[in-house]
Amino acid sequence: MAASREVCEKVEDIAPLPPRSDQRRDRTAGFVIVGGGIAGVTCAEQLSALSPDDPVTLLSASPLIKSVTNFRQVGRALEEFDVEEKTTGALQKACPNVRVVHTQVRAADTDKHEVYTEDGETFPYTKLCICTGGQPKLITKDNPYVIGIRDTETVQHFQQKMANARRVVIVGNGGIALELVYEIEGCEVIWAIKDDSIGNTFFDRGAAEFFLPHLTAGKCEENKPLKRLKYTVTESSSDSPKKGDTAMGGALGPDWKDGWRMKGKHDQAAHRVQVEYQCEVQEVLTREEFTRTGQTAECFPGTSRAEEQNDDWPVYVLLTNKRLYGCDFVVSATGVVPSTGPFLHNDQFSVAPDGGLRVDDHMHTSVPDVYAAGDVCTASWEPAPQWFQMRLWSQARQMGSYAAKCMVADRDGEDIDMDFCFELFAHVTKFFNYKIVLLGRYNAQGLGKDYELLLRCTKGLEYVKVVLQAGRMQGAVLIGDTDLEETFENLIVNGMDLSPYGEDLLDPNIDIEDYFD
Ligand SMILES: Cc1cc2nc3c(=O)[nH]c(=O)nc-3n(C[C@H](O)[C@H](O)[C@H](O)COP(=O)(O)OP(=O)(O)OC[C@H]3O[C@@H](n4cnc5c(N)ncnc54)[C@H](O)[C@@H]3O)c2cc1C
Ligand SMILES: NC(=O)C1=CN([C@@H]2O[C@H](COP(=O)(O)OP(=O)(O)OC[C@H]3O[C@@H](n4cnc5c(N)ncnc54)[C@H](OP(=O)(O)O)[C@@H]3O)[C@@H](O)[C@H]2O)C=CC1
Repeated sequence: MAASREVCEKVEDIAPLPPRSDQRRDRTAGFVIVGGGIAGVTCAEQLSALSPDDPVTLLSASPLIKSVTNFRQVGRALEEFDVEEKTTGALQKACPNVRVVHTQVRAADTDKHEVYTEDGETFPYTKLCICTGGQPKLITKDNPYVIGIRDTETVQHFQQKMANARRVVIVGNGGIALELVYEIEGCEVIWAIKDDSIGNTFFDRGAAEFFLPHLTAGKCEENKPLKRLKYTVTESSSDSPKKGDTAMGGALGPDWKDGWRMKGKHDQAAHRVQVEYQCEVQEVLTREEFTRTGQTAECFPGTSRAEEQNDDWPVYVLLTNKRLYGCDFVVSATGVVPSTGPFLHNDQFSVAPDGGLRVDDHMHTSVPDVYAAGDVCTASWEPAPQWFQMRLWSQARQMGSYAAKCMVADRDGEDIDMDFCFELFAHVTKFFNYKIVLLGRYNAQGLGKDYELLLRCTKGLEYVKVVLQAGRMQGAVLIGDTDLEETFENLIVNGMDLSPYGEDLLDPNIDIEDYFD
């Protein structure tokens, strides 16, 4: 499919930046990648493997780079892996033609095929891959009491605030909010969500019901974590760039909570979560602004009015349901905005409504010789029926790897088929300490009203949901150790007519694997 040339959104008030100096590196232009997150590093590794004699330069604003280890293909599209922070030395040792430069890119001139950095250097390229990830999309800007979580630095900031916190307001109903409400202890949590059930980015109402008891029951530690990831908290090394307002470190991922203290000021470990359904934040008020309103703040359930009035909160949050809560700080877990800043000086880029650089089915942007992968891009091809983009670690890896293959194939004038991973959406993760597998159109996304659901639920143990349309499986949610993922993945991909099997499909007494062998 040809790249879309349509420009949906232009940054017209920013003039193209010339290089700050003529400090041009004397090196043959080769592949250049911007971003040391999972997309950029995977792209560099794959380029190195496919084209070991060509120079590959990875420009990254973060001092440590992210890398996939212990990769396991657990199905046709399902994969599990650990993520490590690597030093640049380790990457360069494994991939000798890759050079990592810690620097922040500030602009690119795609006509000249050059990238310019904050420290005044110019990097020419023959093919460029933009993997600059995203930043938290906050409900308010520049409010010290409203924070987002993205990289090691922002988690440290969150942790400092947590240490003395008595109450925190969490806004958003996606991955980060789900993880925080489970992890935070010793602190009251007001969880403000737009929807009528929790976690709707990942679950339907049934699965939300399955998890509700865990909101207040506290953490269950007996299960081993699915994946382990340890982030090293480092002071910026001398060669690391000074990060500007726009470049963040690589995004966190699986098990980012491990090793971070999420305990507030109160001694008790109990979870105290109050969910405020179907509301948004109308206003965030300072204490003085709150006093001027003359309004009375809500008490936390179980807290008496007398106790509440003694609380001198630094910030107050007015919700659209007119409830007003005092708190120590607000976490805005409200999604991601792609970090496209340095590249929009050049208004040739086609930008999707969600702010991502549009890419075609070869990960190519609308600009010649420029590719993009991971959170920064928006998949703008006609997707396979059971695949859609979600800004996830797994997709960042898959896109980074596939972009590298496309860059080499394009250079060599070869054709390349799309990777199988884009045939089926598949995500393995963990919420409330349960294994979660999401396959295909797991929430019947885009199926209209013409679909049926099969459900199997054992309270506290497992929740299985299958989405069928015209007898064919379109998606599934598997919570707990169901062992159904491989079979279901095959059934979705094969498009087999399952109408003859009816509800037997989820009969726990039938070995489904044997059934379809
Ligand atoms: C708290 C949290 C938990 C998560 N948990 C999961 C999970 O359990 N499972 C899952 O699948 N996904 C998870 N995600 C999402 C996942 O982390 C991201 O989708 C993925 O890491 C995106 O990778 P990326 O390489 O595209 O971008 P990033 O990891 O954001 O990397 C971007 C890189 O670009 C660099 N950069 C940015 N601008 C510039 C510039 N101008 N010049 C030079 N370098 C620049 C940055 O420093 C960074 O190195 C989580 C995200 C967060 C924030
Ligand atoms: N285990 C995993 O797989 C995890 C994955 N992640 C990933 O990390 C990234 C960041 O996570 P997160 O920030 O939770 O983003 P998500 O995209 O997962 O969720 C954002 C949530 O915030 C809601 N929202 C957006 N704007 C507002 C607003 N103004 N007021 C109230 N609610 C709002 C969204 O609702 P709506 O959709 O209706 O707009 C959605 O419920 C995501 O890409 C996520 O997928 C993060 C943690 C764990």
